[in-house]
Amino acid sequence: MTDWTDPDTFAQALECVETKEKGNCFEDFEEGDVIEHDPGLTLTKFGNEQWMSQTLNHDPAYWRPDVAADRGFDEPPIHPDYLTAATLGITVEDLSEKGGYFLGRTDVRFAKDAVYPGTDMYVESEVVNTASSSSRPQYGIVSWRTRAKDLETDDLLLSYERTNMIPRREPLETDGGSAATEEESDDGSLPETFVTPDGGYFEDFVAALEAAESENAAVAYRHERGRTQDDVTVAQLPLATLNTAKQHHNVDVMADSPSGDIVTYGDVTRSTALGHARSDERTWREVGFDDESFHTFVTPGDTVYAFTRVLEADDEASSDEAGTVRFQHIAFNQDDTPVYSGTRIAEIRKRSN
Ligand SMILES: C/C(=C\C(=O)SCCNC(=O)CCNC(=O)[C@H](O)C(C)(C)COP(=O)(O)OP(=O)(O)OC[C@H]1O[C@@H](n2cnc3c(N)ncnc32)[C@H](O)[C@@H]1OP(=O)(O)O)C(=O)O
Repeated sequence: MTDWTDPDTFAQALECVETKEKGNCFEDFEEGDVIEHDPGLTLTKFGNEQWMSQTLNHDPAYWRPDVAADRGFDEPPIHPDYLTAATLGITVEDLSEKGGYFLGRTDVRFAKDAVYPGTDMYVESEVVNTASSSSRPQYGIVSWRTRAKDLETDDLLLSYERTNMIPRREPLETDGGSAATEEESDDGSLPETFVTPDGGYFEDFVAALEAAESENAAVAYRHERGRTQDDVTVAQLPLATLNTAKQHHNVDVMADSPSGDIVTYGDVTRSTALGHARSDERTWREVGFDDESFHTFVTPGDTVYAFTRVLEADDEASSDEAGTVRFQHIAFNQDDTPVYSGTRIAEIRKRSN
C-alpha cells in the first residue's frame, strides 16, 4: 500500500497534483468589470487602535473623547490610514493575491464626515485600465477605481485609483527589448537652502514657505522617529485587514522572490512614515493623497523613517480653525533609500487667536 506520507512519495505526489489556485491573473481583468469584494469588514475600535499604535499615529483626537470633541468629532473616529489600509486589504484576494507589484495609488479621497467604530464597510472595485508591461512580459498592468461604502447608509467613505503589475497566465511574446524611454531631463539639482518650519501649526508652514520663496530654497525636513519592521508590522497588520497577499506572511514562497523575504504591506510603510510626519504637525483633518509610489521593498529588520517637503498652503479649509497644506512625504530605510513617496493634502490647525 502506498504510504502517502513517505517523504519521497509525498514529494512525487506534490509534483503531480494541481494546485487549487487563489487570485486572478492579468487576463481575468477587463476594463469596465465591477468586482464586489466579499467579505467586507466591520471597522472596530480595536483594529483602529492596533493599527494606529503600531504605526506610531498618536494624534489624541483618535484616542481621547475630549480631544475628539474639541476637533468636532462625535467620538474618536476611525483613522484615515486604517480606513485606507482596510479598504485595500479587503480587495487583495480578488485583485492582487496572485502576487503583483503594488505600483502606485492616486486620487485617494476621504468623505467629509468622519467614520466611526462599528461601521460595516463594503468595498467594490472597477477595472479602469489594462495595459501590457514592456519591461516585464510575464506581467500586465491593471488599474482599478476602488470605493468603500457604509453598508447601512450606502455613503461613500473613501475612493482611490490603484495600479498593480499582475502576473499573466501566458507571458507575452516580445523581443525582450528595453522599455527605456527618454525621460524629461531636469537638471536634478537640489535647492541651496532648506527651511524647517518652527512649529506644526498652519502659520508655521505658511511662514516657512514665505521664507523659502525669497531664495533658492525648499521647505523640507526629516523626522527623527524610525520604526523597525517586525512580525507585527509585516505579517499581523495586513492580516488584520484581511489582506491575503502572500508577500506579507509566506516566508517559504517569498524566499524565492526578488525580495528574498516577506515584505511590509505598502499601507503599513506609508502609514508609519505619515505617523512620523504627523508627530511634527497639528493635523486637523486628512483630505487626500495623490501620486503614491512604492519604490522598493521593505523587509523585516528594515527601519522606516520619513522626510517631508511642504509644497503649498491655502487659508481655505472646512473649518475656520484650520488651513490646508499640501505636502510630499518620502519614506526611506536605514540606508537612506526611498521606499515610498506621495503627496498629501491635509488641514492643519491654526494657532488660536
Ligand atoms: C498590498 C499589495 C502589495 C504590497 O503592499 S507590496 C509592498 C509594497 N510594494 C513594494 O514593495 C514594491 C516595491 N517596488 C519595487 O520593487 C519596484 O518599484 C517595482 C514594482 C519592481 C518596479 O520597479 P521598476 O524599476 O521596474 O519600475 P518602473 O518604474 O520601470 O515601472 C515598471 C512598469 O510599471 C509601470 N508603472 C509604474 N508605476 C505606474 C503607475 N503608477 N501607473 C501605471 N503604470 C506604472 C511603468 O510604466 C513600467 O511599465 P513598462 O511598460 O515599462 O513595464 C497588493 O497590491 O497586493
